[in-house]
Amino acid sequence: MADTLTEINENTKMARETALFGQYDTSLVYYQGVIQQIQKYLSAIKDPDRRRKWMQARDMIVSECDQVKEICDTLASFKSNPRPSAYNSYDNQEIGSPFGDYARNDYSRHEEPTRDPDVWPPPTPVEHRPGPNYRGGARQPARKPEPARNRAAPSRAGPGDRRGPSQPSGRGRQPAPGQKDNKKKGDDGEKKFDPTGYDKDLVENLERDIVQKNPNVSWDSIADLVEAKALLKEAVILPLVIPDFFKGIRRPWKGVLMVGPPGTGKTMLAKAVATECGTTFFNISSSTLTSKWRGESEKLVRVLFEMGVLMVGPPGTGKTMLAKAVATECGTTFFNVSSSTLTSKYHGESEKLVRILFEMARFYAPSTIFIDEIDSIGSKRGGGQEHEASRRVKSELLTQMDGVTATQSTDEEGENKIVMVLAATNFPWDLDEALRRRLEKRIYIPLPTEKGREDLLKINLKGVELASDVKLAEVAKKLDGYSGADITNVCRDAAMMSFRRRISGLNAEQIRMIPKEELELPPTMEDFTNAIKKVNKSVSNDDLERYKKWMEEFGST
Ligand SMILES: Nc1ncnc2c1ncn2[C@@H]1O[C@H](COP(=O)(O)OP(=O)(O)OP(=O)(O)O)[C@@H](O)[C@H]1O
Repeated sequence: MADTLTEINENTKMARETALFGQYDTSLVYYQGVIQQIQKYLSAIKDPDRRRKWMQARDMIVSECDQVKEICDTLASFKSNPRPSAYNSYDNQEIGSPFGDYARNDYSRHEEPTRDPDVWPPPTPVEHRPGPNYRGGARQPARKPEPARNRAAPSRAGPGDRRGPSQPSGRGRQPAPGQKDNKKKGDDGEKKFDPTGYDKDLVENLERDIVQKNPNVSWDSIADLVEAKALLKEAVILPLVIPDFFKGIRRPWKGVLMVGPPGTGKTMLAKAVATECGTTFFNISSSTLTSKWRGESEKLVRVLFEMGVLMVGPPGTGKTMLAKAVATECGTTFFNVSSSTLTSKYHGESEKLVRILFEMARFYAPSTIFIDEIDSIGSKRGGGQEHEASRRVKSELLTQMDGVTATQSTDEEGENKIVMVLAATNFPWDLDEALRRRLEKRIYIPLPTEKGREDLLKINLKGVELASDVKLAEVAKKLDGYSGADITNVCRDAAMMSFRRRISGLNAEQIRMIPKEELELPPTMEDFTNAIKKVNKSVSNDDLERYKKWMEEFGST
């Protein structure tokens, strides 16, 4: 444990130091390593308060990492095309791939992966989408071309992506009945929430940090999990695409719970769902709803439910990725409400924020809300230690879950106001019974199969030159029992071996002087073997047994 903390500490130091010295790609590798280490550390912490604090620390590091990524994206766009046009990057390259982060020095040059037609049929072009209410295309964020943060999101021009520089965004809905018309056109002609009457800075911050983030995760970037993808398609995506079919006995599920060991792709799946659906996506971790938000949390929950879709599920298995992939695929506005956004930046402004979020959510509906780590907000009620505010949040959550079906209605303009709930948890046995009942669909997100592990290796090592003796099929065999996140760690570690040897004992300034070729020696089979020895499995057999038992009793796929 002490070793892990020392490593987290040292890697954080290196991440910051290398960023300060302009070694952004190296810094990114360190940041990603720290995030994974914290994530792993988190899965071993049982005490909820301690877990919450570490979640906040992780969110802070993620936000720093995002800033470095932005710089990398901007630099990459300069390199790939000298013309300072934001749209060049849309046309020519994919920026912001979640896997690009791990492919050192190549994070901005991936090809668009091909979609597996067995898993996911090619989407109908937006103009032929069935149902009158699907607005994926109309809502395409011809997001502000600048700054880089906003450019990164829509750059994946996949088959389901209907964004484009020439395609104006259609955040052009009319307000819901009785709703204030908050629309106004931004500089780029895009419909924008009008902050008149609100705290302008707060609205702008929310637009920047929450509304205009696109998860940008495609299904193809998620290895394995074929069944989970198909189930999510049926449970979450199809009701949005053909709402008329999903009525009466076929009404959409109130909520979908992804259950599974940490690091298996649950979050990724959630992001993929959000990407696919074209709904506004709110990515909210349960720690957002607790801690400093005590007292305000239940209001926030109410607001979020009115705004969109909630995904609930376990850690490390791809929930966030799923959510992002859905949002990316559908080209919807992605509301990313991270804990750090709400706790640090807007601390003290909670009430105003809730009010504004509420208005914005209605404005941008339909929306997707992904609640990660639902267990920390939705754990069993009535314990002696339970905080009054937590109890109220939970009650509000239950009430809102009941209201989900009622929200599947059309407004006066015939627009469908579908609310989907998507959640994830690593601790399903801690979930409140009433909440579990409301999360009608409960999907298990398993550890990867041997084939899945090989795919994961390929995804993670995309753009990384390997030594000729490296046989990924053999590496995959040795990784039995490893989660997707563990495999990412092994790849990073193997890819860093020669680099570490080279920089050992040098300070940041000396490192900066090393020629690039010397830093980029291809990892060998021995590097992989050593990395596997170093990186332990994060999921024990006992844990797996516990998930199996829980799914046998409560699973619903
Ligand atoms: N099926 C997968 N395909 C590709 N990458 C994966 C997959 N599963 C896990 N990963 C890797 O592991 C990382 C963690 O995945 P993700 O956050 O989606 O897991 P999770 O189940 O949501 O975990 P947690 O509950 O801890 O948040 C991803 O960023 C990715 O690098």
